[in-house]
Amino acid sequence: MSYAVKEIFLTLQGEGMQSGARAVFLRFAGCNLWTGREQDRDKAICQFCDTDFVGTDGVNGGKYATADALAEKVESLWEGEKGHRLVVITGGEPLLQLDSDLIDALHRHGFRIAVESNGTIAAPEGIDWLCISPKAGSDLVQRSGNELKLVWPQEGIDLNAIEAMAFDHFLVQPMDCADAEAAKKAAIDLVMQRPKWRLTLQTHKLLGLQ
Ligand SMILES: C[S@@+](CC[C@H](N)C(=O)[O-])C[C@H]1O[C@@H](n2cnc3c(N)ncnc32)[C@H](O)[C@@H]1O
Ligand SMILES: Nc1nc2[nH]cc(C(=O)O)c2c(=O)[nH]1
Ligand code: SF4
Ligand SMILES: [Mg+2]
Repeated sequence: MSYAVKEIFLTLQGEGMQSGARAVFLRFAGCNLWTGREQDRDKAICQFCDTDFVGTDGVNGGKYATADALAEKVESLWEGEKGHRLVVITGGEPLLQLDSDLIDALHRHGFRIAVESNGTIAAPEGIDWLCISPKAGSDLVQRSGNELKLVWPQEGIDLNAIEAMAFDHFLVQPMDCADAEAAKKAAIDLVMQRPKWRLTLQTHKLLGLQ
C-alpha cells in the first residue's frame, strides 16, 4: 500500500520517557478523531490537538509508494553517526497506516521504532516503543504498551481504570491550551495525588525545536 506522509524531520524527542533522544519524526497525514480542519474542531472527539496533520505538503511530505521508499527517506535524514537510530512515527493517527511492511523495512534500515498513538486501533507487532495517549470520548482499544501519556486536564477520564492497564510508565502532560498555567497546575496536582504518575513536558516547545 502507499503511505500519505505529512512531514519527516530530524529533531529531539520532546515528550515522554525517551525525551531528549535524537530521532527522525515521521508524521503521517490524517486522524480518526478529528478532520484537522479548524471549522470541525468543536464537534471532533479530540478537540485540543496541537498539530497540523492535513495533507502531504510538509517538509519531505508526499505519497510514498512503497515501504522501502519511505524507509529510505527516513534513513537519508539520519545524518552523521550510524548507530542508535530512532524513528518516532506519529501523526495524525499513525496506526491508520503503519503496517508490518513498513515496520520490517525500518528495522532492516537499523531503526528502533517508537510510535505515538491515540490507542483507538490495536498496534501491530514489532513496535519497539509504544506510547498511547488516551482521548476522552474515544474507545481505548490498545490497553498495553511502554508508556501511557495522558494530556491533562480532560473531562471524562477514569484515572483508576487507566492505572489498572498494562503500561510500564504513566505520564501526565499539561495540555497546551489557552489556560496553559491552569493545565500545568492540574498536571502537577495529579502527580502529587497519584505517585504512580510522572510529569512530562513538551520540551521541544520550551527549546524552540520542531
Ligand atoms: C499530535 S498527537 C499524534 C499521535 C496520536 N494521534 C495521539 O494523539 O497520540 C502527538 C502527541 O501530542 C499530544 N498532544 C496533542 N495535542 C496536545 C496539546 N494541545 N497539549 C499537549 N499535548 C498534546 C497527543 O496526546 C499525543 O501524545
Ligand atoms: N520534538 C517533538 N517531539 C514530539 N514528541 C511527540 C510529538 C508528536 O507530535 O507526536 C512530538 C513533536 O511534534 N516534536
Ligand atoms: S488523536 Fe492525536 S492527532 Fe488526532 S486530533 Fe487528537 S491529538 Fe491530534
Ligand atoms: Mg507534536
